[in-house]
Amino acid sequence: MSMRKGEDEAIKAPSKENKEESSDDSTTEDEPPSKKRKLKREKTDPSAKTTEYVVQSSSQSSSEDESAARSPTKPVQEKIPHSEAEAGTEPRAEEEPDEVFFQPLGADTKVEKKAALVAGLPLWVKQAVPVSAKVEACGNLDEDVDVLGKSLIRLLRDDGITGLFPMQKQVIRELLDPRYDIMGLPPRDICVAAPTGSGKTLAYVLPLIKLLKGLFEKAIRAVILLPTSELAKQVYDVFTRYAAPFQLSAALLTGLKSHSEEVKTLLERGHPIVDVVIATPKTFLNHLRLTPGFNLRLVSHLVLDEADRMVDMVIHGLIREVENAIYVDDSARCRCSEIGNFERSRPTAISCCTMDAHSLPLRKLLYSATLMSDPEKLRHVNLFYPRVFHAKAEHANRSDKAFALPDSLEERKIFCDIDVRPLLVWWLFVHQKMGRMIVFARSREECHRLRIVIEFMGSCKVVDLSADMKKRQRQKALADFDEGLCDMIIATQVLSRGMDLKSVEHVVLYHAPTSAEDYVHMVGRTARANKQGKSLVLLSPAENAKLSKTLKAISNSKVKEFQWDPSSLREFYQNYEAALASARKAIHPKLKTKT
Ligand SMILES: Nc1ncnc2c1ncn2[C@@H]1O[C@H](COP(=O)(O)OP(=O)(O)OP(=O)(O)O)[C@@H](O)[C@H]1O
Repeated sequence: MSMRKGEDEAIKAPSKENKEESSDDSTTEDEPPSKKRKLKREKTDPSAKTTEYVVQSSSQSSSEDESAARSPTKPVQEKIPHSEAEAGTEPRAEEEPDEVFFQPLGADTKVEKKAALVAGLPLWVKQAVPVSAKVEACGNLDEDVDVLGKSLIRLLRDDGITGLFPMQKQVIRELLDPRYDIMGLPPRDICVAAPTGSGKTLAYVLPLIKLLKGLFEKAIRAVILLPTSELAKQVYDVFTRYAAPFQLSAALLTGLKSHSEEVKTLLERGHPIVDVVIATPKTFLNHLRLTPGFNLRLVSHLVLDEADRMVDMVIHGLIREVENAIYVDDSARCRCSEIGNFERSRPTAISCCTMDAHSLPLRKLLYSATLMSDPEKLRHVNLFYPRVFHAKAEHANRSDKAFALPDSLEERKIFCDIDVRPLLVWWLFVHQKMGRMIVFARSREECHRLRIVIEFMGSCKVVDLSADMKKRQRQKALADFDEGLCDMIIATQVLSRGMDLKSVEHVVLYHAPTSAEDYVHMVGRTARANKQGKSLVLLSPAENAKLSKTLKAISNSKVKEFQWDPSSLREFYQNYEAALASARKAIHPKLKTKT
């Protein structure tokens, strides 16, 4: 098939978004409808030489190509094949093309949106291993004794865990699969996308312990990187709890202590005294560059928790530095004659050299509830034959969506004006008895002001937390909440990822979320490990359509409206005004001196 000049206005290539708009109306916008219909009839006539085509977006087409094809006025001059197999042949009008990129456009043309989306994904994402998003024990722990060993199973039972969740079961078995050892194959990297609160931490901590226990010499064998110091501390606590009986230890590098104090937890006379490093990226890189004796030569596992967030942060340079510290730069050299030599080389395509049983591969493990938000970004991590475990919700509206929420979450929204929101949050907590609550606000100032107002209104112990507070203050706020000294914590998004705070019954979003990822992580602070939890988004009626659009990326999101009577707040207005005045004074020191 060849395209001639003059046919260009008949080419239309809907992108992911505009496919939705264009699927019903596939004509160009700047023509009158009658003319459009005529043009369409002529062009779908099987005997006619000119044929109109819909170009489905594909992974092969560049964005420039797509936008050029999308434009009705811009001439498209390249030769466009009908499909890979049929390039150079005329399409036959009587045949329904099944899996083609370009379809004859007629009255009965249907654009398969789902197929087009899948076509745009990298192969390793398309071949993801499906995992149930259920957060319920499947079977009991007796079934896992052969995989994890009796001691770990005993510890799990002590913590009240009766069985592994489906995702944990599959991922742990993959990580501990003995076949890699037997065959000498470099193990595949692992990506796990599973809902918040589905136990991803244990899905890497337990296998790491199993793999590292019993090693003869102390050396840093695994590095676990997390985006915030609070999250790193949380993972450190889980690791030390389960690793203690096996004489495995970890160093926590988050900048909470001074550099020299952290070095003392890591090395003694220049030699490592721990097996695992749990760190935030910046502090980890500081140690890698500045601490003599801190080397990664024997690291076999690199875990990136909240990996999509880490990619956004510093991951590009970080991965390169970590790999440079691990590998000698000899990827082109054949090592067949060097068996027994312990130099490490970067993994390459499978060959006789990569099957060298004496080499120590680095395995990367990536975890996040929103890992699949943009798989393209993960290429910065240099994954080696990645295997994706993608948890899908059972009662999903659409199975091709990137994220799933925990089944035990009840989502709600409440319509209200911005000026009554502080009072509303207080009223919900005190008068609707919503229980232990996290409120997500946008900025430090907003958190602070909201805390003052709520404290002033009374009957509520509340703390606030934001990224630009000192780390120790943040720790204190979390400890107060954890120990039950307060029942409400008002935080910025610094608290939205990974934190596993005790018995959070409600998550309140003070503003409508700006992305589905943010929403998934924020509401995911409740309804964890199959416990019931509720979320509530505060929004104005004008923001409603935007919220629905944002949440379309989530397969099982169902937001109900929270019914309330705004006049219920009236009796508190006087006190509320005094509370607002108190917040104004506290935030603006100049006002304080005036009164
Ligand atoms: N098999 C299990 N049975 C019961 N509880 C479990 C099990 N596995 C983990 N948990 C508990 O579930 C809670 C959530 O686990 P974890 O913090 O690892 O979730 P996550 O998937 O990492 O969530 P997020 O995406 O928010 O980081 C923890 O309190 C943990 O102790």
